[in-house]
Amino acid sequence: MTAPLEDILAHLEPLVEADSQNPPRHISADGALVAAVRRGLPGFVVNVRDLGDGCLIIEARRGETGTLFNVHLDTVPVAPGWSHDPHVLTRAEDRAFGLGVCDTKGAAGVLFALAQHTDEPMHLLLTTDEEAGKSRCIRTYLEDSTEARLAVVAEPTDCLARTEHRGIFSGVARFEGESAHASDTGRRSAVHDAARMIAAALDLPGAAESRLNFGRIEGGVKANMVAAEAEVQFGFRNRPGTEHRDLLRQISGLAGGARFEERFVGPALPHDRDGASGRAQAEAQALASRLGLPLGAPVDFWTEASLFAEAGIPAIVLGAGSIRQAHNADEFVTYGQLAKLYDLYAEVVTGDA
Ligand SMILES: CC(=O)N[C@@H](CCCN)C(=O)O
Repeated sequence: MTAPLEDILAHLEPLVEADSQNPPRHISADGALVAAVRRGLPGFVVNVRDLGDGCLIIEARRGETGTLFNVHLDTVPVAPGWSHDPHVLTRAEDRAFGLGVCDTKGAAGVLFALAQHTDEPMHLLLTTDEEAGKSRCIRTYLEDSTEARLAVVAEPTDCLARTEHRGIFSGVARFEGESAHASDTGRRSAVHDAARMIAAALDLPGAAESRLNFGRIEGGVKANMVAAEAEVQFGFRNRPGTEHRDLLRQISGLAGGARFEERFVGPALPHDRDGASGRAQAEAQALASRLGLPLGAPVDFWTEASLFAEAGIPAIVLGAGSIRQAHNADEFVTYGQLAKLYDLYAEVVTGDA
């Protein structure tokens, strides 16, 4: 099949122009994004469920199919250093620049073009809160809809079908010390406790393997005051088949009386090889082979595919471009990747799970 690149780009253009940065989550059911979806999918029944706070579940259907394509249409905020207008699709010789073209509006452009050039049944689940980090849209959707036989989740995977990835934990540790003059000895410093915990945690066996990362540290007032409080934001990524609680328990064991608060926990894909997610992903691999999709190695980033698998729905992560271009200035996707994704999605649509 020869991919209709001009049509893919024409569909992508209004999606890039619709500002869906998350935050600030100014995404509404009557805004430009939903209008672009409706215009891009003539002949589809489009339903929009507004969960508030910029979370929209946009479901577009044509006919009956067991295959669900999930594409998130929100983007991260504009990173510093762009040399193009992030909200204009800028075409260069072999690639197009624009916020979200790789993560993951490009995949939507591909699906809209596929809808235009075939009359196959299609079921699209377009969401707007993947970047908010709470996955409200997918979790809410899965509460009452688990009839899909396959979920294809668009994320930048270099056009390789991925059926495994790590889980993710992110959280905050809060330390308390005693306010005092720094000439006074024996006082408990929240900053010192936080620093000791960080140093010890980074020395744990498996810290690097689990991608343990302390991303932000804040606390204290000035050099001659003992710090009464400190806060450390951190995260890590557990391998498929392992439990995030194991490393978390070890870290909190190093933190004295610090209070830990969970910000986000996403299961690995699969989460547990003996459970529902393990069975779903064995099936996902079989389906990927049957559909002739090129299989890629497990990835280290987290995706909402793990939530589908946990609900027993086989999930394949498949999208254009590389994670290296995502969340970055001058985000781009190559025409080669868009064309390749078109052919792969066409295989999925015609070979219906
Ligand atoms: C694809 C991607 O950027 N995934 C994010 C998910 C964050 C969920 N809170 C990551 O792996 O950090």
